[in-house]
Amino acid sequence: MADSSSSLPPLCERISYKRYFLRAVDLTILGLLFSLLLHRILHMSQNDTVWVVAFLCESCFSFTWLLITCVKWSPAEYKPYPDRLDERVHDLPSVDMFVTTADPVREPPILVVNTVLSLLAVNYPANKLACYLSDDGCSPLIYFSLKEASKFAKIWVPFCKKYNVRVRAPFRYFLNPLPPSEDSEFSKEWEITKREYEKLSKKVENATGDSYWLDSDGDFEAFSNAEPNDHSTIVKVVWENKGGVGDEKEVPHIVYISREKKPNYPHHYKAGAMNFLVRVSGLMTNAPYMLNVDCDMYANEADVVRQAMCIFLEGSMNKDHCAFVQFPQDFYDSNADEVVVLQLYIGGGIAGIQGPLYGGSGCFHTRRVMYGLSPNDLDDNGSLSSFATSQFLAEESLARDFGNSEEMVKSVVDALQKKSNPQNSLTNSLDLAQEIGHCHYEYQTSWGKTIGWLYDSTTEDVNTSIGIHSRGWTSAYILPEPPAFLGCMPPGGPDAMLQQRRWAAGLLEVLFNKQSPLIGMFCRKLRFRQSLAYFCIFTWGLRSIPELFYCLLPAYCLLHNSSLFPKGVCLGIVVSVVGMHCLYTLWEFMSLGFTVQSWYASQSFGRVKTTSSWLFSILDIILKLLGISKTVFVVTKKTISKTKLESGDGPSQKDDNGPNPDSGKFEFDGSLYFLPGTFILLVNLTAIAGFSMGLQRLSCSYGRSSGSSLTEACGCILVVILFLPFLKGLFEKGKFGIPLSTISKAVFLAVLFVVFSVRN
Ligand SMILES: O=c1ccn([C@@H]2O[C@H](COP(=O)(O)OP(=O)(O)O[C@H]3O[C@H](CO)[C@@H](O)[C@H](O)[C@H]3O)[C@@H](O)[C@H]2O)c(=O)[nH]1
Ligand SMILES: [Mn+2]
Repeated sequence: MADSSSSLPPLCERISYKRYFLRAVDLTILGLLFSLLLHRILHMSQNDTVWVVAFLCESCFSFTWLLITCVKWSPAEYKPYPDRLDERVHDLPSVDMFVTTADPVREPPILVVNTVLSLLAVNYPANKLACYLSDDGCSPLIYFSLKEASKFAKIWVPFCKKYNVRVRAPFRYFLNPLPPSEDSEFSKEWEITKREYEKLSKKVENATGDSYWLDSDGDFEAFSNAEPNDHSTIVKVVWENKGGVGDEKEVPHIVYISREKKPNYPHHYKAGAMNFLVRVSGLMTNAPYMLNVDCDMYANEADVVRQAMCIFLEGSMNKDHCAFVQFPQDFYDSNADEVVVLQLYIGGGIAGIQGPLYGGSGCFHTRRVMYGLSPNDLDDNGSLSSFATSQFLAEESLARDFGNSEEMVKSVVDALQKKSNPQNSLTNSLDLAQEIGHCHYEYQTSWGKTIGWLYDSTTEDVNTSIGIHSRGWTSAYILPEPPAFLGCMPPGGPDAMLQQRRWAAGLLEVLFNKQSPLIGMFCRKLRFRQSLAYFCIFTWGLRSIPELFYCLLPAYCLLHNSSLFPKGVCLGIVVSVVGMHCLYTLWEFMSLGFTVQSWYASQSFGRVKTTSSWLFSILDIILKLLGISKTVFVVTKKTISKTKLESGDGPSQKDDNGPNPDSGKFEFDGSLYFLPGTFILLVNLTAIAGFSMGLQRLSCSYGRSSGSSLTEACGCILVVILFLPFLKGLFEKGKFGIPLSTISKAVFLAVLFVVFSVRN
């Protein structure tokens, strides 16, 4: 393991940023918000209920900004030095790599196997790696694709290592033509490898929708009659690295698993899949570290495992070691610029407190932590303290917590005691793996409660994350350039709305379960600012209410002829807050190389998702708390990108520069998601129309200190600008147009609103 002699340079460094200027900006905005609130309080008696509603909304915004300021205060990240690893560490630890997939239609098999291939090809000793693919869709097509990919891996992995290819997912690498090179051997091998990859893609493509392999090959017998939600456990060792000779020994183990499903058993979505992955890998390889990626998140940096190991191995020499190392999620399409900005500024801030949150993909976990250990269960040298040994390793408690498989319990004991991996063949564990994949295996155990990935939220990542931080662990953030993992995000439209709803609902679920940071703030080991950070994120869904009101208030005031904003000099407060916030967020985008257009798109989508997806998430939670319905995890649709990279090995380039004229356009369908947005737009348009025709002067303004004016009209115009995709949608056809049914419902609601505003 790591050589701890102090003369050698460290494997990593923690870099913290002071950001004085940005702190000043944050505080100024906060100061302005508080002055606005003060102004509202001082003039409360002269104004009507609008003033009170605006005050309540602005109080929510100010509170959110206060939380954000606290969270962003002192960002930090880790800088690993993988070059120093070989000098310092003689025996690198093993790593089990987990990929999850759940639906062969929404998650194209070729995309899934590309992710697997990129992981198999990372710069790390192949005999220290194992790649497990969990398939919740129980699809023979996925298994077939994985088998084919394992054959191609024997060409691909040695090719990548020999020529030090950077982008190790073939579908991305081969988007570009042969890089100019003097080396004719390279050109030849490049051609051969490309041809082989094309063959693989063809095979996978041809197999889609055609089930001939089911009959021709006994290996697929397990899949006959299997339904995604009704089948028994399938575990297949696709490739076992037995050392061997030549290229064969370069390919790590590959295992396919699909846990048992029965119609009326809760299977806990991805969290359940992860826990089965933990158990199967525990039996087979029992590596001390586990990498988890979504099936679209290919490794874009060959050194990624070595980078993570720098943190763990440096940390293992100190007492304050970290539980997990998170790489931010990055994307090869341009639908997610906002997520990237959020991860950098908010995520980076949290990383400076107790460490980043676990974000579901691109994260390395320590197995022992996942088995429930706390930092104070360990001695200074990292071994179990005697108290923890007696507490954890008592036989009856092990079986109660981890389930009734003796072998499983033995592997847990080995992992907790940091014993080396079992050396026996993977296939020896196949029967046992069946046993631990049963639906009822976890019944009355601690899986999903205190052990492994935690249940009871569709955002199992953040749920598990707060569980780990609450035990007092820290975590580390690495932000390499180029990004370590790249995946895809749905474009603005129904899929994105669904994803946002799932996230917001999942986060609210955690707020109301026993993990809540509200409790953590007082009685657990969650640091105070860390619980504020969790609170800030868990309450996403609740922000929809003040935002919805605020999008409607200017229109209401214009129609009703009352004033929303302060008059005279005090109007300057509102103008400054809006102006500063715009410039600030614009700067955040541009400093990361994003365009003004992408900033606008994020501001616009921000309002759209908050006032609908997040609003619906509140409904989901109310229904769940009342016991009427459960939250569900609908898998996000993934698409393969076809845009070329800048250069074969160069930094990734986003797809928005591609020739597709439709990219960046908002898509609609008949779902209710688009009703709030259409309604907000119509109401604001009506108010502006009324104002420009001078109608509001006709309505009486007795008893009010002042009526509406150009300021409220500007408010309406701002809302319309933010909902511009909907304005375009009114006139477009097909998937870019808002369906007539949605428009009619919105018109009906808008008429009610206008009548209410004018009459009231
Ligand atoms: O029943 C299920 C549902 C999903 N998945 C897998 O979970 C991953 C994430 O699903 P996806 O539809 O891509 O969700 P996203 O919203 O894009 O993912 C983010 O948010 C999720 C929580 O909502 C986390 O699980 C993810 O790791 C995180 O990247 C994918 O690999 C799926 O195959 C399963 O294995 N089983
Ligand atoms: Mn995803």
